[in-house]
Amino acid sequence: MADADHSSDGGENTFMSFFTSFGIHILMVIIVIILKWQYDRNRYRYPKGPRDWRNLKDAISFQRKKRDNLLNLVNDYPDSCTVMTHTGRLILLNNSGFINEIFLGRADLVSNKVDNYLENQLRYKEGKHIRTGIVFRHQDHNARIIHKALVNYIDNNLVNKHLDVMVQEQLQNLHLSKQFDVRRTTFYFAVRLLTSLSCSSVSISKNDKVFELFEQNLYKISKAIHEDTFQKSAKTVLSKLTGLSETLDINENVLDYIKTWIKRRREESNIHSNNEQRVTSTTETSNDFLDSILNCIDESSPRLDDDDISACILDIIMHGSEMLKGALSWFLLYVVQYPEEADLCRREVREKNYSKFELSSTESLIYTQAFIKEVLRLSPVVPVVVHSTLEDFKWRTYHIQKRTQFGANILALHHSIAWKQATKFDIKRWIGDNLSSIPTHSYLPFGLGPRACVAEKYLFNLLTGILGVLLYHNDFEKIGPIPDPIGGTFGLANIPPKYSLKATSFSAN
Ligand code: HEM
Repeated sequence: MADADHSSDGGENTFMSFFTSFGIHILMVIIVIILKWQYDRNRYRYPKGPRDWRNLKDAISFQRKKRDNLLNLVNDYPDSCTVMTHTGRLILLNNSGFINEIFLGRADLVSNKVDNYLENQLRYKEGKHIRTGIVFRHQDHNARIIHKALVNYIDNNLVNKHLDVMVQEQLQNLHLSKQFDVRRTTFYFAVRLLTSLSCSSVSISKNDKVFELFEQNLYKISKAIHEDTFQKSAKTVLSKLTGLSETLDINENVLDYIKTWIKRRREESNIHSNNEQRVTSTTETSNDFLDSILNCIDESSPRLDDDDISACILDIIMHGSEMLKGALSWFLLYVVQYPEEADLCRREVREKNYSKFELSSTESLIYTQAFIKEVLRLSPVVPVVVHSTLEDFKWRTYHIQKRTQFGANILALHHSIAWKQATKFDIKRWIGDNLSSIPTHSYLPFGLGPRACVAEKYLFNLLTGILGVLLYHNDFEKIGPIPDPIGGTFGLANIPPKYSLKATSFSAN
């Protein structure tokens, strides 16, 4: 009996001591976390704002009513404020001076949009740093050379050369049915355009099943990436933990297809160099984005491989199509919402006989150009450009921890009091003498600084030309309730909710 008592005492003691030591460990972890939190609180200093647990309600409502919040926060914090979003702490820059200081002055910022959202990063090559043109860290050598190569290609080999033919071809293929889903139709148009710009030899024919699947997959990604919700963040966390994600699988599929373009291009260039009986490098001419990136390989460090290049091409196609979809969907929404202004544009394109896309003559489309600019002012496709810091740094009176996100509040800039009747849709503000009242540094639809859009110099003209041709050939009508221009999915990109229109072709009449 005595023995039995001893052994049960021993068991109880072991259990107790295990339990106590476990408790002590947990307690120590909690103490370390609290000390670290306290240390960071004292060490780092951020602009004030609705940012912490005491303001949890504000933080949640920042997400839920993002548009209103982006505009309202400027009243309370005219320069900058810190908000807690579901993607972490974000310093929102509300003043154009501050936006310039950070976005022009701190080129080492990472463009956050794709890091968190496109999900095609890191997973594909463990241990290698973040890849692709849009995502490369800008202080990173490869990011800079790719950005430069794309800009050079657009300047020297695309504009005033084959761009007109390529855009016109896709416009001709755009058969608007009587009732069409605007977002879907514009996305498919944009994917085809961006694919032909990225790899001119891809056959974009209707009957190519592989290309069709590629397009459909991109559309699936498109529907997922710009969601900016708690649910989306939870899914991202889950896929980080489990490694499972539908979007990632689709991405992998899409990347494999792009890799076949690279392989074929290499074979073509080998045949070409053999035929020429001389050793050629690919650095001679660029016929498309793919060529211009392949031409960077010798300069790159670490050396770009096929995975890097295909991720880069995918980003260009995805970003370009997503942005064109957003912009064109907004334009058509404003066309039916503001028919008088749209008629001014239509009359103009008819007078100038602008039936085919031609970039160089878009400058003469004064009203259409003004229409484009005004829509992108009120409904910028990228309402907040988000970058994040790579290192701790001191800025003004603040001490910012690395990986803090900075957001340029583009929406607020476009609605600031510097604009006359800022909330009014007024295309005339962009015309003639009125131009002098356009405030400086208050309009940034394509970002700014070293990470600004590579196509920015030509985007107004490109968009003007596309809308011009669409208005020349079609009448657009509502076929039911359409979304309010101040609505929109308002995630990472600002895109109108799904809606349909009726298009009647004038030539058919
Ligand atoms: C309406 C159309 C477009 C809009 C509103 C737009 C907007 C933007 C914005 C705001 C950025 C800067 C993001 C940042 O600072 O993080 C950006 C970057 C970029 N855009 Fe666009 N974009 C458009 C069309 C295009 C097209 C057609 C292309 C195709 C070539 C393109 C290629 C790029 C690339 C490669 C970057 C990354 C530049 C870098 O980080 O080095 N964009 N775009």
